[in-house]
Amino acid sequence: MLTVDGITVRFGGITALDGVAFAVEAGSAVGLIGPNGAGKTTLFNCLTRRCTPDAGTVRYEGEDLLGLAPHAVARRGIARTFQNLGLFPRLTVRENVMVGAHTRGRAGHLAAALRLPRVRQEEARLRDQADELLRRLDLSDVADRPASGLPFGTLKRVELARALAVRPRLLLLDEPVNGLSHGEVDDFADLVRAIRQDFDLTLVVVEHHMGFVMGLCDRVVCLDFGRKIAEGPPEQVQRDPAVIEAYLGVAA
Ligand SMILES: Nc1ncnc2c1ncn2[C@@H]1O[C@H](COP(=O)(O)OP(=O)(O)OP(=O)(O)O)[C@@H](O)[C@H]1O
Repeated sequence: MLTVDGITVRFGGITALDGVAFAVEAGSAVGLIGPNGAGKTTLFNCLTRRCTPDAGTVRYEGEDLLGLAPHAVARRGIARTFQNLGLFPRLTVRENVMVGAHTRGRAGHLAAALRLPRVRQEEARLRDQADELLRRLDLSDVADRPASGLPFGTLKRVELARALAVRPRLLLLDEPVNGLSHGEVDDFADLVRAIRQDFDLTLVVVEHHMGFVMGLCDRVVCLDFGRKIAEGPPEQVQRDPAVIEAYLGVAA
């Protein structure tokens, strides 16, 4: 269970989040929607400790996440993808996925620098795990290709593989289907649904694509100007006059 309570973030004169509260049950999928600038990415940044709120609490499985360093968040089983892809363009697809797995590595930096045998064993283990994920996401054919130059739809899957390498229980997806074609959106939705089941994931998804949100999420939270303006089952939130007004900028 993830609980966000009273989160407030100010950037100078802008209040990016204003007392936002909601809960995400273990195993559920929650969509976070709202017009541009509503505060969705800022909220993700609070959950992964890239941003420290001015007020409020974030608890995951009873633990105060705001007391943790960013790398410690990944070790608690929380991973994310990024709106503009968080991949290293010159590294191969496999190496990008192994970077994700490294957050779970047990060998210390000194052991790594000295290339001790246990480091090599760990590298081999991480590589095997990366290859298994690449097979699962149908990426084996491009495992040795650098990320740069691959089609955008493929990179979205690589980014998903990198996040899964953390072995998350809570996965945060930031606009996963932005920039994909119609057909690619449907395929990606099928993939996320399958992955959710296989890996027993709890999901929080920021996405503007309503079809994707409706087909995946059990609940939806809508933000506007940093405030939660609606929350509930997807069909109910989609019909909510405040949500329609926020998106269209006119009274429903
Ligand atoms: N580092 C920052 N410094 C100053 N202002 C910021 C910063 N990050 C975000 N903001 C502002 O905070 C508000 C919320 O931005 P945020 O990116 O969280 O919205 P969003 O809902 O994710 O938007 P989008 O759908 O366009 O990604 C915006 O007004 C934005 O300009």
